[in-house]
Amino acid sequence: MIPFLSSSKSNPTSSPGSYATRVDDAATIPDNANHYDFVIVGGGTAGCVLASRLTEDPSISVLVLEAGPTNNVLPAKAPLLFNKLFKTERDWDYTTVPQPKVANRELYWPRGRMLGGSSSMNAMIYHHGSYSDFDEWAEKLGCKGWSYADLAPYFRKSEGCVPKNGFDAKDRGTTGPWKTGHSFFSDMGKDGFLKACEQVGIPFSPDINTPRGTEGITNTMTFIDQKGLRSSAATAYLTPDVLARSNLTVALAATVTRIVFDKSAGTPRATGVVLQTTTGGSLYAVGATRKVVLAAGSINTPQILMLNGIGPSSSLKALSIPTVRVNEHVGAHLKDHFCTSGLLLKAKPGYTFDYLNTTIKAVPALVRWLSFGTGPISSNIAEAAAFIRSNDERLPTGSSAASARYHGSQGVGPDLEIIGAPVAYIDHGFTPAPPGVDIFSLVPIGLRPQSEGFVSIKSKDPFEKAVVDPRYWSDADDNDRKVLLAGLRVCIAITHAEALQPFLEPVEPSNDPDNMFWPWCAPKDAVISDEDLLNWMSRTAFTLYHPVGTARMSAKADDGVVDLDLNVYGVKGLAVCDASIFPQQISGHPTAPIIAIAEKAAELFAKSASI
Ligand SMILES: Cc1cc2nc3c(=O)[nH]c(=O)nc-3n(C[C@H](O)[C@H](O)[C@H](O)COP(=O)(O)OP(=O)(O)OC[C@H]3O[C@@H](n4cnc5c(N)ncnc54)[C@H](O)[C@@H]3O)c2cc1C
Repeated sequence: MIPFLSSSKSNPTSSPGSYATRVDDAATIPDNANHYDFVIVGGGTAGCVLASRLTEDPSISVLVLEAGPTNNVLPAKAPLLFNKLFKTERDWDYTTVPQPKVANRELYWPRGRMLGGSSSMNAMIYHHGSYSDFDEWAEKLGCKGWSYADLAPYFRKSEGCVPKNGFDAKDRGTTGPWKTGHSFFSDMGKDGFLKACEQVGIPFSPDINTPRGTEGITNTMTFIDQKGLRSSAATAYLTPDVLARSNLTVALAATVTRIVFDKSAGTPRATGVVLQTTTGGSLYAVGATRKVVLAAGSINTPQILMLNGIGPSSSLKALSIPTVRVNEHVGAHLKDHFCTSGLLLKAKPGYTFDYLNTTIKAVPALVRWLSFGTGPISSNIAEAAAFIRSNDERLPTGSSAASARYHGSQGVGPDLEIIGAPVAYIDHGFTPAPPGVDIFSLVPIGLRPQSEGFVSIKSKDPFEKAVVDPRYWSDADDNDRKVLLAGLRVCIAITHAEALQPFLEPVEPSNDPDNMFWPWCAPKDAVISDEDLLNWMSRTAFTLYHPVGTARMSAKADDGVVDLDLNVYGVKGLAVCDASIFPQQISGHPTAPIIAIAEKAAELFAKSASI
């Protein structure tokens, strides 16, 4: 069924009058409004995949509503420049509430607000996570159909890996739309950091994305095309050919502010949505004959659900929101990956990318990238990463690690990651290295936090930001910090490993935690106390940008928000597909899993009956 087709359609469009109907109130969808089989809320990572795959069937009509603008700007294309999108109109620019365990700091959380969503502004690390993460979903958490073996065909279907330098892609997809490959790898990363990881006992893994596990140190695979451009969900899945389909409409500057339910016949049914282009602007309605699919991300999806009467009873009552369905899991179970303060090493001049802060020196690198798609501008910064276990006795985790409890998935997944980056990654990149100083950053990350936070709302206004409280390091026995301490001890050992030394510029030894190079610069014989390290960890600790779980999938209606087909419990015609459905945090980077999940969801949704 194609209820609405416009021969003059241009994709993407920013004119709501061309695809939606102006209405005076948001209570119902008028019969004469444009109707689509599927209305997808959010043209982000999952949204682009769903739109592309569903419209392969010409009998299925799809409207994508994206709040932000296009992804057609240089920083969304040039891998190295992703953080130039931070705090711009293409960033939702969230800030957490003060985090009591992290020096009471309010922490910045960027999220993509453009076509491609966060896949258009992220650090491009291509990672499946560990096979055990998904086996845990299926076996321990009851999410049958979502094991690694179940998702593997979709990882392959999505990926168009272009192997270089003898890389063996036998476990990978090579014909999918989403291009992956190795970006520029600095000498200091390759011959210094990577080799130093091996010297402290972390084995080299040429491919961390196989059914055999993800442990080891690797040169990260990234989502990059042959021209050195970011391959986002938008560039991969909404190609000109796909956008030319008559059964697909992609709308920009379209913020969904209301889900409309028909409550006349028992179970409420989502019949469409209302959108606005600006705060207080005109209302436009569109109908959905099969499903409204929320793909608005881990913060906005639960916000939209709560604003529309699906959420914890206390939140709905506090704001007098009419209840559609009480569900205490909406917005709950928020888990993020959290980093300690970055460990900074002073590098010899020219070995890191900090020289690019000088415009005159950046020009040749830019010309090289524009001409050949190579060089440092094609780097995703996080060029090497190690995945390890805090209980691995072969690693120099320090004696204090003995008191940390390991929570890796299925008893085998990593619970720590260490990223090496040839740049001063300070305050999300807002603070450059001091003039003339080159810095290499090491960052330990807790992959399996036990602390759980939440997203909630403080206003009925859909344009007011949701409340984000990750409750970092709030777990009962302080285990998340103990695990990170183990990771930090391994990092310190890496900084002193032989392979890194030729790349480092000596600094005056100092055991002062205020020194920007501490703890690397501590005198060799100094005893660095756990207490000093724990205090230092919180000073500039930051998110690795991976919030999940706020509309989690569960086999049981009283245990989650969506069922195993991603339909929202207790209502009809409403589904969720984005990072919020993760039933548990994975031990890696979530974009590839989200894309695989969306590939599978597109098949499930296409098969689902019309309502
Ligand atoms: C800076 C940064 C670095 C990262 N690095 C990596 C990495 O290297 N590797 C990796 O795997 N992952 C990385 N991630 C995480 C990853 O990008 C995200 O987890 C993933 O892209 C989220 O996908 P999603 O579909 O859940 O949401 P998104 O991709 O965020 O999409 C949600 C979309 O919904 C839109 N939207 C929201 N509300 C509305 C509304 N009311 N109406 C209409 N549209 C709406 C948004 O504008 C957005 O486009 C990073 C993230 C960030 C921010």
